[in-house]
Amino acid sequence: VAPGEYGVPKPWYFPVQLSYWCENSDYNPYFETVGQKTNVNSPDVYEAEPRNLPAGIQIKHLRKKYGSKEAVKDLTLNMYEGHITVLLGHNGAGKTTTMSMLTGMITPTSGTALVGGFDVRTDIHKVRESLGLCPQHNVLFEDLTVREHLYFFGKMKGLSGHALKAEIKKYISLLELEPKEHTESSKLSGGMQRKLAAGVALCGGSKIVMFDEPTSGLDPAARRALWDLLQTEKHGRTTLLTTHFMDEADLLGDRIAIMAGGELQCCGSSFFLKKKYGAGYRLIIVKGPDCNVDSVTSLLNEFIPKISVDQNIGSELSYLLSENQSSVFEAMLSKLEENKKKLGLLSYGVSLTTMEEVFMKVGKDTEISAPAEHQQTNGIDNVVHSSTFEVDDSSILPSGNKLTMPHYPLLKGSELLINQLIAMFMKKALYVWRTWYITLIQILMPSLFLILTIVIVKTWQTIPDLPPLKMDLKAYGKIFTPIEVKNEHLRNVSLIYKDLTGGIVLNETTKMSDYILRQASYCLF
Ligand SMILES: Nc1ncnc2c1ncn2[C@@H]1O[C@H](COP(=O)(O)OP(=O)(O)OP(=O)(O)O)[C@@H](O)[C@H]1O
Repeated sequence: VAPGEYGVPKPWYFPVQLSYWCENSDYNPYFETVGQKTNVNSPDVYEAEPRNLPAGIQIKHLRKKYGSKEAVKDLTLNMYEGHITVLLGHNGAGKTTTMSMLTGMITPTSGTALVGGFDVRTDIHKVRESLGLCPQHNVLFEDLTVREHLYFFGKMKGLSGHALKAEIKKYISLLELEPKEHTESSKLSGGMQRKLAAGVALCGGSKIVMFDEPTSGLDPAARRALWDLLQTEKHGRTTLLTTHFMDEADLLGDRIAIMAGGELQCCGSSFFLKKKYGAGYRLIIVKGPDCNVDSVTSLLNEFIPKISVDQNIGSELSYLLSENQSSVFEAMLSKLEENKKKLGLLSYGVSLTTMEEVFMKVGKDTEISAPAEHQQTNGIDNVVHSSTFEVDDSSILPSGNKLTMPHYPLLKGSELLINQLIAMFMKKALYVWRTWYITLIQILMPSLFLILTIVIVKTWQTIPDLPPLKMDLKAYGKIFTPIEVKNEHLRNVSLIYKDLTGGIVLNETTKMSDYILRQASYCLF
């Protein structure tokens, strides 16, 4: 194992980290690694990591390459117990690939991750013992009911007896699936199946739980119920969640990591990211029918020179306020309150930047810093990047964004057959490699029993050998030798043979085969 790979630190990292750690008690040595490697241009986009929480998941320089496409690039990130860490990113950012590597479904090209203290490259069985997974697409047994699912997975995770019964009851109630307790999963609605998949991941006290877009396809009420469930169940567990809903990330994420193009762009609490990337605050005013926008703007200008309307849509009017103007907010809002009626305002409020704005901002920065690489990885020249997102020539969104749609040529005929054979061989080889002890037993056990049998027979020989059996035709009674004469010259020879052996000479019209069949039928009937 080379230094720098699989979590083995490069020797020259140690003195730097340790000396810095001693000087600065707030410093977490791991944070240095995160900042250094992933985004050298802006190390301040990583919020300091909590020092008192154990890291349930430690991702170290993880990479995954699919052919020439690098889906995950040198990802280094910690996720902490008691936290929900949300992984955000556009389609194709590498979230699912990261999750698949953490659960051992695919092998990293380089780097590694410690999940629950175990290395995904070497101890995947141990990793899976403490893991609960809710994949992007539900993995449920069609014929098992809700209750049977929880029973099966609870049992698999080591529960039994009363503890198992209590666990099933708890999750059926938490998931609000009581009326469907005995319904087969194939007969549940999409949202209910999603809830069940989440319950399966959580049940059995999994210490590490991963959810890949858990609320996709849920109605607003079910989403909120699942949020509540995740919030109550996060204690004592390390939870990783991917989502495309910004409100979900904002609400659930204790730490939010944003990925773009396979790389980690920033990581921190929602507040940290909003402060870092947000446009500051937004003053939102709801206008009455006789509101004069110019009068409102001139009032605000008294406190913030050059302030201008950001949006004026329908009855909503908004202004952007920079964070360094926060000292005048109090006076400005008091004046606004005093003149509310005169200006024709119904209500107003100040809000911090939304997570969506942060997400778009991070994406824009990524596009600016790495357009050339995007073009190279996709193998397309002259692509105009209209947004942060991955590019490809296959599809264009209405907004002008392009999505990554890898093109896989379909194999046919002998090529397909060979490909399938190779796949089956590789699957078998992988299975043998992973369950080497079973293969060893399969080889050793027959040999062992054979040796044991030989030893027993040789050592305790109680049955004597039977006397040799003398074999001759007497055992078959009287012998007839039919002689078929095909030639008149041989008739005399046949008669002599008949005298010598007592055989039967067949007449000229009788064939040997007919004679034998006739004799056989006599014997039978
Ligand atoms: N089996 C594969 N072979 C080749 N390329 C792949 C494969 N799986 C994923 N990719 C590519 O790797 C990149 C990351 O994909 P991934 O599924 O991890 O994205 P994601 O962030 O989970 O996206 P989404 O939000 O749409 O689920 C994409 O560009 C995708 O095309």
